[in-house]
Amino acid sequence: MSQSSPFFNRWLSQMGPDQVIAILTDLVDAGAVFAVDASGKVLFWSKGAEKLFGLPAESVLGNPCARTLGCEEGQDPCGLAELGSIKAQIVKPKRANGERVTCYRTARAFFDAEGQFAGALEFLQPQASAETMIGQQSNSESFHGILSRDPAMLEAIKIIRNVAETEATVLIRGESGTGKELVARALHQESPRHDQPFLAINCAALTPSLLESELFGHVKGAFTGAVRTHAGLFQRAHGGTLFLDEVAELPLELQAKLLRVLQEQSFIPVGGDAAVSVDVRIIAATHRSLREEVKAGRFREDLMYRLRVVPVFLPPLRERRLDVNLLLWNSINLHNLHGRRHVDSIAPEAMRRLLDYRWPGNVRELINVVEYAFAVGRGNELGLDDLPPEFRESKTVAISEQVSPPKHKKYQNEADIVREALQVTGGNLEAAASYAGMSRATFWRKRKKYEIDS
Ligand SMILES: Nc1ncnc2c1ncn2[C@@H]1O[C@H](COP(=O)(O)OP(=O)(O)OP(=O)(O)O)[C@@H](O)[C@H]1O
Repeated sequence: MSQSSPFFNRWLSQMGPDQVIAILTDLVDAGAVFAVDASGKVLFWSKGAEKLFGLPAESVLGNPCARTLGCEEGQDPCGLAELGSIKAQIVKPKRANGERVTCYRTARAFFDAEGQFAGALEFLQPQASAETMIGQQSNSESFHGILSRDPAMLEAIKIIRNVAETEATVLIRGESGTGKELVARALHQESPRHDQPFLAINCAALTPSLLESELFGHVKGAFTGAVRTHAGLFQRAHGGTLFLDEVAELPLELQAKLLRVLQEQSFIPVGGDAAVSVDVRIIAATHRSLREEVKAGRFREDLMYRLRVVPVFLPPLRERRLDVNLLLWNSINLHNLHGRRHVDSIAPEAMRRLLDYRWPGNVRELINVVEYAFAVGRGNELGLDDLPPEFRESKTVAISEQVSPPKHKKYQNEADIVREALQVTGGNLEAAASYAGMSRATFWRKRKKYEIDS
């Protein structure tokens, strides 16, 4: 069946085929489109090609394409006249500045009535942008900014999609930096409450009394300094969603108050005597197992059941190697758009180290590693030298093996854990907190308490 209307040819001649082809190829912004004649001379060179190779059309048209792209140096044999079509072949054509750029090559040859090669159309897509597109293909997900190709994550995304439109309380479990807040926001955005507020609080970041006042508000004169009535997060999130991060750190006395809100949709502000009714959906997150916390007597069992109506587990990045590549390229492409450096390939050794790494700070750490590479490195290839020191030391693999939380060790005190975590992770607070099995806020408090420098 024809893919154009019977009027297409008439419209094409009215618009002018040149103009239509130019506009069409402009739409393929992330790569180079060009056409060659039977002798391989360039007949058409898109704006994307000018941009990618730094070569204006006037300097290319009429010249042999093999010479233009440096293929005659033996780098990339053409083979199109023999093969007829080529799909996703990895080639490394040369830019005007002599650098080579790794691309996927897709090309189709034309043959005349005698079967002679009559020219071709080619599309070269830089590896960097191609990887982003892979991220959008069907075996991967991009759901409210949550990117993944990992089967366990895809399963989690499926649950999130289904549960979003319900009122169910969701408990997200995952290490620091695995995307718990991102998921909470996605749940809110997909829910009928999306026009109402989404408020978040880290339960580990405040002292118990401040936390109580932040969550439930206080009336004027409730305590010294309470000079005016303050509406808490529950009141401000009315109609919307409240995200309770690090819920396992909630003190027992506040757990009772939270349970009451969940059961009765009402609470009494600090120092008040009248109950306030609210309609708030709770999404909670923790890096700990609430069951273990219940067993240890630190968490109320009834509250655990109320919170984990729908549990969602986000696996650590080290258990989803498929995502390392996807997230790396996503982050690289964001920097490519805005930064002065343009990265289009990752050196094999650098890639190996990135894949072998244990990522104690998970996706947040990966984003920081790419930011580091753009800050310190130069050139189109992201090399080993562009990575933070922990990737370059020969003991990278050994470190990555050690970085799991030190459950097996007997510690004399907490100060030892904090010190060791800082040492092993080279002072990276996020990674150190994860190593020590603490939230960032708890880790920060402990470090201050024991006066340990990073
Ligand atoms: N699957 C993902 N795809 C894209 N970006 C992600 C993904 N997961 C996490 N991120 C990004 O990583 C960073 C950390 O994510 P987020 O704050 O949601 O983690 P978290 O688990 O809530 O961390 P913490 O417990 O330390 O607060 C954010 O910049 C977030 O956008």
